[in-house]
Amino acid sequence: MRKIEHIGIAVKDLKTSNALFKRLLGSEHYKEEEVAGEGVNTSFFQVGETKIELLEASREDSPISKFIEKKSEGIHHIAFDVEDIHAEVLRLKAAGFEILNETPKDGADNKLVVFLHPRSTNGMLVELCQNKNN
Ligand SMILES: C[C@@H](C(=O)O)C(=O)SCCNC(=O)CCNC(=O)[C@H](O)C(C)(C)COP(=O)(O)OP(=O)(O)OC[C@H]1O[C@@H](n2cnc3c(N)ncnc32)[C@H](O)[C@@H]1OP(=O)(O)O
Ligand SMILES: [Co+2]
Repeated sequence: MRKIEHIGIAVKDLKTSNALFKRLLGSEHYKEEEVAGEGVNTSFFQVGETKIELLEASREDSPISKFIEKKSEGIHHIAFDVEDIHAEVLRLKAAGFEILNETPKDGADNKLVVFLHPRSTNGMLVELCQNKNN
């Protein structure tokens, strides 16, 4: 794992939280993107070498609406940048982690993504992501 690619924050309303994070970070988000497969609208802020990803539910059965209903707005996942996502899936599976999708799926920002179940990672939802141009 090369670095923390982004930290995902579940929010109720992207517009409101874009304004809040602009006040917090002192810079504008640099893009918004819908990821239909995940049921999310995202926005991204660059923070040095890493990013903050704000996530708003784009449909009722989105993982984000469930998360906010059960817990609250807040940190939803940590995403690690990996060079070879297939190799990392094999390594983590052999190490006993529960992989939610062994076949990488499309994420935001031109990435392939895989999630690990929080019950196998001390309650923290982990995302692996590999740039598609790698
Ligand atoms: C766009 C992309 C990108 O960056 O490119 C993204 O990030 S997309 C980001 C959105 N996509 C995803 O999150 C996809 C991966 N997530 C999932 O498959 C799901 O949300 C699961 C993590 C498997 C949870 O789904 P499930 O239906 O089981 O929900 P549930 O509410 O019954 O939760 C089962 C248990 O997991 C816990 N749980 C649920 N979500 C959690 C989270 N984000 N962090 C920590 N724990 C979490 C619940 O509290 C519960 O614990 P207890 O059992 O103790 O009560
Ligand atoms: Co993410």
